[in-house]
Amino acid sequence: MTDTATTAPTPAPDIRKGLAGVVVDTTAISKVNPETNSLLYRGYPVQELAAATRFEEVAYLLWHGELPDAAELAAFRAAERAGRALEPNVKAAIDLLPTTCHPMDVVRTAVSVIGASDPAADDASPEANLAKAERLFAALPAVVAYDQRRRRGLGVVPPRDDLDYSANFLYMAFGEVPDPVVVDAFDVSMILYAEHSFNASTFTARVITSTLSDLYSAVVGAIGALKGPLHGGANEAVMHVFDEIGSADRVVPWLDEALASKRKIMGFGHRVYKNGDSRVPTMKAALDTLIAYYDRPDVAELSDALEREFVARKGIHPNLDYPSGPAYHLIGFDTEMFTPLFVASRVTGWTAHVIEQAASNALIRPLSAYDGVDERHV
Ligand SMILES: CC(=O)SCCNC(=O)CCNC(=O)[C@H](O)C(C)(C)COP(=O)(O)OP(=O)(O)OC[C@H]1O[C@@H](n2cnc3c(N)ncnc32)[C@H](O)[C@@H]1OP(=O)(O)O
Ligand SMILES: O=C([O-])CC(=O)C(=O)O
Repeated sequence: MTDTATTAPTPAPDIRKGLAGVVVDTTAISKVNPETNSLLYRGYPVQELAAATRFEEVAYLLWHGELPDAAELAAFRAAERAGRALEPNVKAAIDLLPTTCHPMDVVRTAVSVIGASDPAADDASPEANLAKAERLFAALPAVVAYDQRRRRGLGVVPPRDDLDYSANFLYMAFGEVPDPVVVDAFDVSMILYAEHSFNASTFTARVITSTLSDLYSAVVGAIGALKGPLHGGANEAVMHVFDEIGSADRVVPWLDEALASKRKIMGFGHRVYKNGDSRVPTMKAALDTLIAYYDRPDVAELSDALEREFVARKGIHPNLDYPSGPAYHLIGFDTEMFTPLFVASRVTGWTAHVIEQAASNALIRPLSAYDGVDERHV
């Protein structure tokens, strides 16, 4: 008998392209539930957090598992304020980068520089990782704000200690503190972007952590994953779509052509949510506030028309990037800065996952089914 006669045929491997539907681990950080269209951070509905807390409290919650009490919040805010200023070595590194590069390349480089200058970079204890996470949380707004300013030919605006995270972020970006209504809408966006279970960038961070690499490397990798337009890059891409369409009356012909050429419409669709993204109503309400504040009904008309038309034709709903993109535009951010804003928020979720992965680690290493040429010899 030959070997082939005695060997049972190998069953076809169960390949889940894109890991769709695959549960790879547990997490206590957030729960995305497409059946109930809900999202919980450490048990709290994200809508409640957006209505009743500030982003600093949510960051604390994601890392510690509980909302801070008054004393804990005061201490955390003081630490965040102490770490806000753009470090000279980080500014020097940013200044070396051409303004033609994408701002995601800048924020990725800045995290590398911050990591390279941290003597405890390779200490993976929960305490050391938490300190690194807090450092990045405090440092990233100045990186994003300065990058936008230098592209506009402007200099650094130093942080103000009397302002909370979001007000100070906007102050460093624009040199003035916007009205509370704008700060609140921005803070809501930071809360909504903070965490979303095993999305592509968070999974990247967990893969890197699983090799016992350091937190900064995990965040750098996560930034790379977030940059793509199928993930975080979509908030920027939504604005390009709005610019391309121009006005609500052009939605129908634009969509006819886009769908005929099999284009993906950015800001619509989601791997997990199939009946709408749990965060969209809250972000849409924030966008509506901004539309009213800036008196830009044209933005609402275009946004509503595209959503109405696309949902009617394809049954695919908007994701968080759809209302966030125009919201950041109205606040005054340049379009290519939108995904770095997402980074400033998601760094909280990424680092919470790094800490969780490190605490219960297994090397992440899936299998592949070889479909190349049969064995041959030189
Ligand atoms: C914060 C975030 O990261 S949210 C996601 C942001 N990304 C985007 O907005 C980019 C646009 N959206 C997409 O590309 C997709 O919806 C994704 C990548 C987010 C999820 O995609 P998947 O779960 O892999 O589904 P997939 O891309 O296979 O789509 C399934 C079907 O719906 C279609 N589809 C899904 N989204 C879109 C879209 N935005 N525009 C047009 N068609 C779409 C696909 O073409 C596909 O059709 P087919 O079965 O006829 O080929
Ligand atoms: O969960 C996902 O796949 C993408 C997403 O919405 C996010 O990361 O916020």
